[in-house]
Amino acid sequence: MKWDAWGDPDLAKPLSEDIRALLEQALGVTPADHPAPTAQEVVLRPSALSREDLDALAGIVGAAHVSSHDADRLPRAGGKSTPDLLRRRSREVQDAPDAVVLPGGEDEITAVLALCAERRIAVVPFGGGTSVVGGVDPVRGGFTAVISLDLRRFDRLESLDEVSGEAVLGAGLTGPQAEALLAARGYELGHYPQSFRYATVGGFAATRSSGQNSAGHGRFDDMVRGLRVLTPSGAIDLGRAPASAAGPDLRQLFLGSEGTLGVITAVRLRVHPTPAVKIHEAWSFPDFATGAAALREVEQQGTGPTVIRISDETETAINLAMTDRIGGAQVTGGCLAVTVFEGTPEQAAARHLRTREVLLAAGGTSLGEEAAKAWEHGRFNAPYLRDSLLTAGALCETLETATSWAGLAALKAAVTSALEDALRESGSSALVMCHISHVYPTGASLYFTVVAAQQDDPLEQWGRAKRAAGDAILAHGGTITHHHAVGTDHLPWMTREIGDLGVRILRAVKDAVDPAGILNPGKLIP
Ligand SMILES: Cc1cc2nc3c(=O)[nH]c(=O)nc-3n(C[C@H](O)[C@H](O)[C@H](O)COP(=O)(O)OP(=O)(O)OC[C@H]3O[C@@H](n4cnc5c(N)ncnc54)[C@H](O)[C@@H]3O)c2cc1C
Repeated sequence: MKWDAWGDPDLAKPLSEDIRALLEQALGVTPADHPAPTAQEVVLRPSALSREDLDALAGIVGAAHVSSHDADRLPRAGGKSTPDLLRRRSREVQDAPDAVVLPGGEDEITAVLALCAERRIAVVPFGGGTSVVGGVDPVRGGFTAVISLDLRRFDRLESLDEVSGEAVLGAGLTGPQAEALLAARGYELGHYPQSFRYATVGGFAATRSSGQNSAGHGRFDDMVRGLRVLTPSGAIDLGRAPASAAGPDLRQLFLGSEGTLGVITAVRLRVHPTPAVKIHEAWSFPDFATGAAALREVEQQGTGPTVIRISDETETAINLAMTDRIGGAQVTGGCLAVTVFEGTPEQAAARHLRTREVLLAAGGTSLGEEAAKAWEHGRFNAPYLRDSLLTAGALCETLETATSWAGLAALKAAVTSALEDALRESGSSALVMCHISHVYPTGASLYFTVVAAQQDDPLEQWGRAKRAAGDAILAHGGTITHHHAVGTDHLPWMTREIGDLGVRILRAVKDAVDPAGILNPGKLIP
């Protein structure tokens, strides 16, 4: 993963002439080059750890697995939100963890946590570093220093129970690593967030991630059958049986705990045989309201697509769902929807047939398979485009929420206006696009992509737009986050989201498992 941009440098996506023209005509982004400093030019705040601290950490994990070198600290200096990437482009002194520690076993993590509690060093669990909410920021929170505890060495398929359909996966496995290990045994997890190529099993659990196949396989937290967590107060194994009435489900306390309550080392997950076939079909709807109602019908009738999503009119007009064709010829007027069905040939065909009947009755027109395949082909590539947009002087960021079907239209309108108004006040007109990519019987998520011309202080410019959108979300019954989690960025809304008592409950749990408060301070819990 690049330290200042997304992913693999070989897959960088220069802006096409179509996109450059669109930026200039619609948003007034004039051709510019905003080059970022090289890694060698970045000045990092010096490590605050003493030689003695570093030696003590090396005594636990081995000298090869502790580093305070800038080349190791810089890639763990933050996540991959647009504000993170803008900060990485700064020529001011940048913050970074004081050291990177790569434990190789659970005993080592337990010893590192004890040492850090004793020496008052904060610990940020680090998976793939794809957080878009400040989840891996090196916040010291009143401690003398902060380390990044990188879980990448927890990279084994620990077991596969083919009878029950469960696999235990190491927390540090990335999406592709986990799927490759399972595929070798004929199984699939089926969790494909857009960050799939770099995010990890532990990160998915710690943030309650949701993938593009959520209609078929559920969110990541739906897949979790059990997990092992190491806290400063001890280890805990959660999830004994497929279902239990032994009090509240404590797994739910650690799912979404964002590294503030413990370090997840392994996750027991529901898996399924590798699908034998895939069927793709794209659809056109005259408008977003008709399309959203069609998706609701599919979900409420339970006809079983693996993927179902719909872009609004603006997103459809610029082909945002098909990354490789953005700004090119429009595939359809109105709104583009994509469906994919996976499973055995019989199951996939039957679910496809039932879903198409519902979509046809709800006003959809089939576009055949091509546009749906084009969506699938480019589905992990959009983040590369954001890097090129930032360099060209555009501001590009996403945000997401969810609400009931009844409240969806009002929430979408309110967030769109809030973003447009806030960006207009900062001097930019904005392109606000939206899609539904996760559906539930009672509601759905809304995922917004915003593009505008960068002004003098793009961090402040986006901060204002984000605050306006967050306030609009809460005022219109949405959740501050459907799957990106809380981190630092959504903290200002947490008390409104869960109430004072909810915050007190989280703090009480934190005090029980992390009495010194070293784990990821300043995140999730107000
Ligand atoms: C371009 C892009 C696209 C994205 N698309 C999606 C998407 O489609 N769906 C989605 O849900 N999210 C998405 N995200 C957000 C992000 O990828 C998810 O939050 C992901 O789950 C984070 O995993 P990670 O391994 O990178 O965790 P990190 O970023 O390393 O960490 C995230 C949080 O989890 C904690 N953490 C990580 N590992 C552990 C562990 N083992 N134990 C305890 N705490 C831990 C960290 O301390 C931090 O608070 C996207 C992000 C980007 C940049």
